[in-house]
Amino acid sequence: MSASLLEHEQIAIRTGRRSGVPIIIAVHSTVLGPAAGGCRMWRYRRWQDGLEDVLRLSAGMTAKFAAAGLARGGGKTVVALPEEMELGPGQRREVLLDVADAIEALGGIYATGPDVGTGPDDMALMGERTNHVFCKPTALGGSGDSSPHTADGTLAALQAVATGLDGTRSLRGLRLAVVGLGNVGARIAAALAQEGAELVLSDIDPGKQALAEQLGARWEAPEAALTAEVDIVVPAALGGVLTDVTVPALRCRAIAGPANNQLATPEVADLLQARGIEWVPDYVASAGGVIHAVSVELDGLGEDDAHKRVLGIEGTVRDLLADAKRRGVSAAVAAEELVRARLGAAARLGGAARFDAAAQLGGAAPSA
Ligand SMILES: NC(=O)c1ccc[n+]([C@@H]2O[C@H](COP(=O)([O-])OP(=O)(O)OC[C@H]3O[C@@H](n4cnc5c(N)ncnc54)[C@H](O)[C@@H]3O)[C@@H](O)[C@H]2O)c1
Repeated sequence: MSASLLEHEQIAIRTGRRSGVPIIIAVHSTVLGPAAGGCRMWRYRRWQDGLEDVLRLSAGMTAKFAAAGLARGGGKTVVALPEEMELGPGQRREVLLDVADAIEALGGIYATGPDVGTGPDDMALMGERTNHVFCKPTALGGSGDSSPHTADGTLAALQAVATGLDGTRSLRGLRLAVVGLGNVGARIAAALAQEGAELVLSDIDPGKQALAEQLGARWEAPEAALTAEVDIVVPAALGGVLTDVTVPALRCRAIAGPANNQLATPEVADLLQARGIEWVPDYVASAGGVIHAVSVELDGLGEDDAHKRVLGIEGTVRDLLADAKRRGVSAAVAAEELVRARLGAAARLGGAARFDAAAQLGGAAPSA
């Protein structure tokens, strides 16, 4: 993400009244609509390291929603736990209530959901103090686990990639390597097998080999799967897998997957472009989960309409790849320009016109 996208509308830094821990909420942009983004609870050597994280992550949420064409802005929360701190259940509750109060104090310009270190049950607890939370458990009327929707969105992105490669959205007969078979990756692998794709599967957990056998897929070690001779690699584990060391060794035609922050540095997008490998920015391919949760819980859409929005990722990716190809730029550049254009157009409109434009994009209208 370029530095100019890292400018924020509001940053709230609080010491929790009950817990005493630093809570940082960054509202990056409400230009397209009220901001949304998860709550990360993580240990940091210094709370300022958490500040750095929240600034980058909240800008990423703006890009995610803008690229998806949703009328939402980007925000994020980081609870910066001291490294030595072990949270007991009582203290954890105090932290979450403090976070909820801090969100409520922002008056509805930002809503939060789960991220690393928090889950649906935590959102339910925070819901005692604020309505501005999403991904509560389904038993409590929330949208629950986001992984199936993230998987659906990634599959939609893969269909668009297939169209770009061979002119057909069918994945039948295509060779794909899925690296990481967790909540999202295992679902993607199962769906791809059902579509008739030829699969290479991989995980650092050897226990996942059983899934490969069940799906009739070839099992490989993670490094071998990443560099396998396939049509598309699907990174579905941790970030940072595409580096100046791994990219020269790749033997695929395209890469699209749900793993966050796949590029070790932004320059790696140029390396991929130079090698003629299509790369779908992760914030576009992985947006299905948050699109679904926000649509159902914050925008009040029914399941069918929320699902349609998730599947809209196919059109977004297809248009991005076509635009990038036409102009001879990487999809990373094309996506960032799309984000800037949508934010710029909405900012110029202002007032009632902005309301209409946001409604056309889909989702809640901006509150300004
Ligand atoms: N769950 C969601 O809705 C969602 C939404 C957006 C983005 N993502 C991103 O997608 C990725 C996967 O999410 P998830 O929910 O499936 O996580 P998960 O923790 O359920 O699964 C991750 C899997 O990757 C494996 N793994 C870890 N390191 C690996 C390595 N070096 N090589 C191969 N496998 C490795 C783990 O053993 C595990 O099976 C993450 O990067 C996550 O941030 C998830």
